[in-house]
Amino acid sequence: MKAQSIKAIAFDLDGTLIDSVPDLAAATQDMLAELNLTLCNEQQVRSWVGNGAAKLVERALTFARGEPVTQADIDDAMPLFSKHYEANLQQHSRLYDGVKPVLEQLAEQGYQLAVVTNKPYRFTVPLLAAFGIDHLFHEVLGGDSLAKMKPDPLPLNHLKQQWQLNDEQLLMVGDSRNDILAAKAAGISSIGLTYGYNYGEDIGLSGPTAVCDTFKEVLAQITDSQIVLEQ
Ligand SMILES: O=C(O)COP(=O)(O)O
Ligand SMILES: [Mg+2]
Repeated sequence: MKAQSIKAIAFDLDGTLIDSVPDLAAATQDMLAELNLTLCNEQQVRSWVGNGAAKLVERALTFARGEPVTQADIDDAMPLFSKHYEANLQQHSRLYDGVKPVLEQLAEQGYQLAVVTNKPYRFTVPLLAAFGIDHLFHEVLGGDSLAKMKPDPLPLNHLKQQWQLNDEQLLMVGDSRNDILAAKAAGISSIGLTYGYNYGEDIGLSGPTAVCDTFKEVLAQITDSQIVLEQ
């Protein structure tokens, strides 16, 4: 993929744009406390984020109980997690360095920007608004917006169809193997970020097209027409 063919960019949210683990961990701990279960720590939550809120709740309950849990257990705990998280979406979370100015520059330069996250949609939109970046995106897809979430390619294929893009024109930027696997399955290039979550694994092992250590480097990769992103 030549950087100059990129027209649209899909950004992951948690671990890419926003360091959201502090608030996710607080909500997880409040949920476990309400259920009188063993509390977890922030480091554990960091390794449980990436496959949506229900999976995070399942992983937390499995840890706290020390045994596999049922769908009914997850269904019972979900409203507690949601209540606590919705009340404190951005108490301790922060935008990563450079996110807002880089997104503003990309939007100004005419790139179509989307958020493609596994986070439920109802948490995603208020979080983007709270950080003043919601107006920069032309589309926001949550983990529950379509029938399947990353690593399935469906959300990225949906964007390609909606915006009539070929494989060369859409780029995925994310911190997790789910982002890179979704991009590969959709046939598009990807940039993997090293500062996010990814279950404690090196993002390079998932084989993204390029790896960046900071969000500002993403801008250089995209806007430098000399750069060829190899598939
Ligand atoms: O909510 C999650 O588990 C992860 O969300 P992400 O896809 O934005 O990283
Ligand atoms: Mg992520």
